[in-house]
Amino acid sequence: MSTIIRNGTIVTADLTYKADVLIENGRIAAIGDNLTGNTELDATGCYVMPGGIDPHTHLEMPFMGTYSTDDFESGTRSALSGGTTMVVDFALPSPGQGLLDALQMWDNKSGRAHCDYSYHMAVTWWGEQVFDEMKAVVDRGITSFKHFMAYKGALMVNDDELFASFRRVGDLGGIAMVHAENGDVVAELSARLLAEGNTGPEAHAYSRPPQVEGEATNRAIMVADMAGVPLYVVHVSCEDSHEAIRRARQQGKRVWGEPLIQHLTLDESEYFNADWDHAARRVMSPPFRNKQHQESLWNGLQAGSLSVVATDHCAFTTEQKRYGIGDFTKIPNGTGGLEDRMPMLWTEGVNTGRLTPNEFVAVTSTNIAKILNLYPKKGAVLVGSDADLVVWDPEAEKTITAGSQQSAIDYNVFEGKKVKGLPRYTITRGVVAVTEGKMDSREGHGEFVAREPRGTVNRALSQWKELTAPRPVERSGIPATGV
Ligand SMILES: NC(=O)NCCC(=O)O
Ligand SMILES: [Zn+2]
Ligand SMILES: [Zn+2]
Repeated sequence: MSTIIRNGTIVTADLTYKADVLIENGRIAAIGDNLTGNTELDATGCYVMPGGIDPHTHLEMPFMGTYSTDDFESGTRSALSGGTTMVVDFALPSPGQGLLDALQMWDNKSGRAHCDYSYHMAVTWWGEQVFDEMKAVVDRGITSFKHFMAYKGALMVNDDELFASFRRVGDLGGIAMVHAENGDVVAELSARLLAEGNTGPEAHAYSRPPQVEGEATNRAIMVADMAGVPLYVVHVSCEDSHEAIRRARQQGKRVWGEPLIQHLTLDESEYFNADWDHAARRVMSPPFRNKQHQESLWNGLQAGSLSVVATDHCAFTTEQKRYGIGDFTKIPNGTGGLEDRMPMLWTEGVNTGRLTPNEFVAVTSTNIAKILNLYPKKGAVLVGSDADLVVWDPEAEKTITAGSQQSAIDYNVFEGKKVKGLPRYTITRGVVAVTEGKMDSREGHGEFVAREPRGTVNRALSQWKELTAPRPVERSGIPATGV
């Protein structure tokens, strides 16, 4: 069984050219002219691009006394609907729970996925068991480890734990990841706001000013540098955090920053809406920021100081959000976006001239494939790559509305936004899952994608750290060790 994508323009992170694509056995078998196959997909007027990779999702995650509502079934269906063909979810041990135990839980859930997926592992506590099991996790092909510097009393790790874990990740050839917010300060500010009668969703934003993010990002960067590990900063929402990442990259540090489509396109005014539900549905950490911070994020994508656009898809229903009526700290943190990331970024990024189509591919797919050592299996249009592709119609339009979304929740934070640029076809390992908005995806089609440790950036960093490691000064007549 073979499929030809005919008459399209291939757009990758570095090239734009006209050619047809032949798909066989789930992979790209040939790229060129005059190819033949059993079935044909017409890509006239469309771009043929690597399917999106969303490296930041929380599907059916136990969090803040409940579970995020989109699971691997509805979450990955949403992904495909919007042109995303792979997600990377966070396996999240509860404090005290073993990493392998958590992994088993995630394996039990992910069998329902409609598209391919991988995991990051969260380090939510520290001890000998965690240290030991990290090796087994890497052997399973999970090479990125997330640390929460916020959520005090729940998921947060302290600096000594951060440093110990970062060193272990570095030794294992993995990547350290951080949710960078100063959890101690957030806890203090939250308690004070509540005591002063600030109980509504807007107080969530007051409790997490940009400084808490800037400080934590800078701290994580410095700790990672001392530990000798590459660092990936998730959900960068503001200039304070972006500035720390920009500076570090200019200093040659191996740091990447990930803004979310929500922070790029929605702002803090959402929290001042008179409707409690409207504001609470948009509560996430870090919160939405003002227009200046948004501009900084767009500039970072253009300049290359920020590398990846993700969603942090963690969707709660209105009913779940209402757990926090009377106390904003109990509103489950998280928003959706899996289905809308690609169309929203194309509309607000490419259609405005802020991003080229090639830059769009880079920040939605290829960059993260390289960072996570998935490239060129994923994130590429090359012979031998998985046929995870999106045939993108730049003229197709729709208005986003919860009524027609794949997500299982009852609202959409992008409700009413008009987008121009949508998938004509989304193809997951050679199988057409979406045709002009019509779903034909299959539960259980998705496969786990294992990743190798010690990618090129790890090897370069290790080499440099070895070369510049502290060494004893040789002094004649004085032994290095005491007598
Ligand atoms: N971001 C958020 O508010 N919820 C999901 C968990 C996290 O990434 O912090
Ligand atoms: Zn986070
Ligand atoms: Zn997250």
